[in-house]
Parts: sequence; C-alpha cells; structure tokens
Amino acid sequence: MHSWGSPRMECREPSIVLDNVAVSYGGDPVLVVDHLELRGPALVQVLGPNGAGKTTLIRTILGLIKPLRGRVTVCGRDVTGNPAAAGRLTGYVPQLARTLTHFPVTSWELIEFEYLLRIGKKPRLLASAEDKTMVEAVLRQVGLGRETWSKPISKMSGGQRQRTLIARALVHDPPILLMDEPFSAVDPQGRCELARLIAKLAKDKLIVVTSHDPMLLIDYTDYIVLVNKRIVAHGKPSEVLRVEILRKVYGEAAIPVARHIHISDSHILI
Ligand SMILES: Nc1ncnc2c1ncn2[C@@H]1O[C@H](COP(=O)(O)OP(=O)(O)OP(=O)(O)O)[C@@H](O)[C@H]1O
Repeated sequence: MHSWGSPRMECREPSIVLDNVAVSYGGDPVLVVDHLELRGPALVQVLGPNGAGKTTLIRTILGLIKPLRGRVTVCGRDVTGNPAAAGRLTGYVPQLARTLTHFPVTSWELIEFEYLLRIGKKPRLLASAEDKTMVEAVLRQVGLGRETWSKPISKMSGGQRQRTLIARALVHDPPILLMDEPFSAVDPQGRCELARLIAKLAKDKLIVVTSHDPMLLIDYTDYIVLVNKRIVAHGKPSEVLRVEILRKVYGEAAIPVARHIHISDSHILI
C-alpha cells in the first residue's frame, strides 16, 4: 500500500511481550505485569475498573512510559521507554473524549499532515498526486467518504471523529493498533459500525482495545486481558469471562457486570 518501507514488512507476525514490568508515576507501582504475551493477527480486549491501569498498560507498550523495571518488546524489538521504536510498529488511537474536540482542521488535513510526517515530507503543499492517493485510501479504509473530508473535525459526529483518529493511526500501515476506549463518545448505531470496522482491521493486525463494555466487540474477540493493577487473568473470552474471575477484578460489582455480559448465574460462586 505504501511506497516507502512498510513496518509490516518488518513484522509479519505481530506480537507484544511484557516481562517483569512494574510501572509507577512517582509513588508505588500502579501496574505490575510478570509476563504478558499477545500475538496476532487477533483482537484483544483489555478490561478492568476505573484506575485499574488499562491506559497505563497501553502507554507502556507505546514506550511513552519508562517502567521502573522490566522489558517491553514489540514484534521482537525492545521498545521499553522508546516511543520512536514503538511508534514505527504501532498505531495509537487515544480516548476520543480527550481529543480533537476543538481541533481547527478537517479530516483530510489531519491525515495528509500525519502521512507526510511519517514519510518525512513536512510542508503539506508538497503533497504529490501519489501522496493524495494514499491519504484517500486511508480515509476510505475507515469508511470516511469524500463528503466528510472537508468537514472540520470539531463539527464531526463522535463516530466520524473516531474514524478520523483510527485513520491517523493507520497511515503508516502498522501491524499493531492500540485503541483506548474507542466507543466512549460514539452513539449506539455508530458503536455497531465501529465494532465492525475494528473486527475487519483485526483480520490482519494485532488490535488491543481497552473498554468498559466488552459486549460491543465480544463476537470478534480472540483474547481478554483482565487488569486490576496487575494482570488478573488472560485467555479466550469463555475462559476469562466467568463470575469467579470477574469478582477478583470488580468485587461485588462482578455480578452486575456478569449479567450485563450475559454470564449465567449458575457460574456465580457464593
Ligand atoms: N499522569 C499520571 N500521574 C499520576 N498518576 C496517574 C497518571 N495517570 C494515571 N495515574 C494513576 O495510575 C492509575 C492507573 O490509571 P489508568 O489511567 O492507567 O487507569 P485506567 O484503567 O485506564 O482507568 P479508566 O478506566 O478510568 O480510564 C490510577 O490510580 C491513576 O490515578
């Protein structure tokens, strides 16, 4: 798809491995991971209550946080505390609620800027016809049609804005995509469409999604990681989404959580 060396050529089997990692923001560790290994293509959901360390896990994989100890590898490369190395192989979709609400540009401008930056061409006036074709392909890949390209991002719907953020994360065709609560500012119809887009992307990428609502992606999910300051459980949804395991993460709230995701009461341990 791209004319310069695609990171996907460097990483045919996407993987993320954390070993003996502890992360702190200055005080006690907020996240400890003895060993976590994710391999793709696959769709992985990271679940846990507020403050469990989901965003911290994503930011550690992205090299944006240098852990107190331990090693993070992406596609076999050590990216610990190294955002440039991690950024070549990953795309990041941050939480929408915190992003782009007042951004005075259109989706086309944002994606063109990101694309030119990635290929090392900074002034946007130098975008060639080939560059424009690439920008158009990425926008279409996430389902943004021509009618949206000149719309200011601040005037877009939550779903369109989320697609714009996904397009920005895809411009360098990374083998791994990390998404922080992608459904948080999207209405119910937009959520279903977004879930289908994420499922499609997961066919040839390793996609890691943090969420408070596992049902939205459950039909497409290969693995669940349950976090509460440490990795409490990980495995296939049928192995992990059990009340006795959810209780370790959500406490008494495990029962409403389990009902929400349709786990039968017969699994509840009294
Ligand atoms: N920049 C920061 N400085 C200090 N502490 C932080 C910072 N960011 C997060 N924390 C703390 O680290 C812990 C984990 O936060 P994190 O944002 O990773 O949780 P989360 O699972 O993503 O939560 P939520 O579901 O609410 O988004 C929390 O106790 C939080 O207060």
